[in-house]
Amino acid sequence: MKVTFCTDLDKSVVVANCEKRGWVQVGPEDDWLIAKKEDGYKSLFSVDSGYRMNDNQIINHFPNHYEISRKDLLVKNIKRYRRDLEKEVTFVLPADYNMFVEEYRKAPQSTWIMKPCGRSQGSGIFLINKLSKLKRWSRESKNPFQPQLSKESYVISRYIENPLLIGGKKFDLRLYVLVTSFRPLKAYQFKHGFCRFCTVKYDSSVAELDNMYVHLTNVSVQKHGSEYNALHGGKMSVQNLRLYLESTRGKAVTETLFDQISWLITHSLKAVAPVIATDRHCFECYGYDIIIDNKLKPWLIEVNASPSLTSTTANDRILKHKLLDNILSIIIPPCGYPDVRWNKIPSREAMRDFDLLIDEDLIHLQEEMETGDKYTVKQTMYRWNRYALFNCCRISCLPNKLKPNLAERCVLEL
Ligand SMILES: Nc1ncnc2c1ncn2[C@@H]1O[C@H](COP(=O)(O)OP(=O)(O)OP(=O)(O)O)[C@@H](O)[C@H]1O
Repeated sequence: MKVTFCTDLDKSVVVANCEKRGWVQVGPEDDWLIAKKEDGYKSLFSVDSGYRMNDNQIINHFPNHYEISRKDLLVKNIKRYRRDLEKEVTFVLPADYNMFVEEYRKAPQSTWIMKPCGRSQGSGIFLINKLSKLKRWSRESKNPFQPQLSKESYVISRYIENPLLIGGKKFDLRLYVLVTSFRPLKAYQFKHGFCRFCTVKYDSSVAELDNMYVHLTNVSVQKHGSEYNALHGGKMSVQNLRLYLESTRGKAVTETLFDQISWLITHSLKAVAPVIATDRHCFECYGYDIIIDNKLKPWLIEVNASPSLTSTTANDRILKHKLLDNILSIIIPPCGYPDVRWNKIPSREAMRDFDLLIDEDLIHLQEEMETGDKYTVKQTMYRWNRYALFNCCRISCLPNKLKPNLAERCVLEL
């Protein structure tokens, strides 16, 4: 069977990885099997378009991935998830200024970070430490606090003022997570990833509040700084971070930190799973941005549905090629071509450098095994043995108490 692919992203990581498998590139009008369509893909899911994907077509987006990748919607979903599960009255997403002020007044010394919901790459972000600064900005900006005059909404998050520093500099982590299904949830975490460093030493003083080279770790911001080093691109591998932490803080706490990160990712996915439109044709790779504070607590900053495949360094290129290669290896069933009737359980070899984060099919199997429901013990053992090949320890070590460390946020309609 000839496998064809269609992409509107003319990147060698995509094209080379597909061609390596003998797949043939086609245009959007032709038949395609795997597509990366940033803008046009939505029409594929619309009822009105009359288009129906067949069993051998798959696409690297879920129809409404914005539920996880839009800053305000991620907050809403995580808060709803925490309320549902913990039954605790948490701070409900306010869409208005007054509720933010109430929150602000509880700790008037703290710093907040303002981010436009619909933008990226550090654009439009600024820090505030005084309500008056926010008021002034509101007055001076074109659209004051009158939602009816403006479409742009902002999230305002409590600023993590005590980030873990290496060499005196702030950094964040970029990790990759592949989701092949939301219901049941099936997700894999890529072993590789990197830290992105600021080029200027961290300084939380008011004088440096507007210095984005101190506070924002985005490469798109840092590469304009005079200290930017194009050779390493201000990046360090996650493996080297692990080694650094093991030697400075110890093995056990480092292990706990990385377990907490996996736990945070898993629960952010569980939070949005009920609202994502499931479609067997879809898979998606997310770029997770995480900040670690100096107490080694991880904080989820943002989830990107189209993480950058641009390479700023040689190591970057290697990592992104491997990422694409390993994603394709997981999503293609053993027969070698896409088939949505497949149970989406890749072999251990096919998982390559991805670790299983969660597979609810496997959890259900485990429950069946424990309760003896539905299957005879023998049948279950047979099925379970097949799946037990996988590294499922992450599932069983997930703590029950749910407190995803999403930087506390309010949404302001401006
Ligand atoms: N709550 C926070 N506390 C401390 N630093 C933060 C916080 N939120 C964001 N940052 C810093 O600001 C940077 C930009 O934030 P964020 O990634 O949310 O915005 P973005 O412009 O959408 O970036 P991207 O292009 O990665 O989507 C982060 O990489 C991080 O360094």
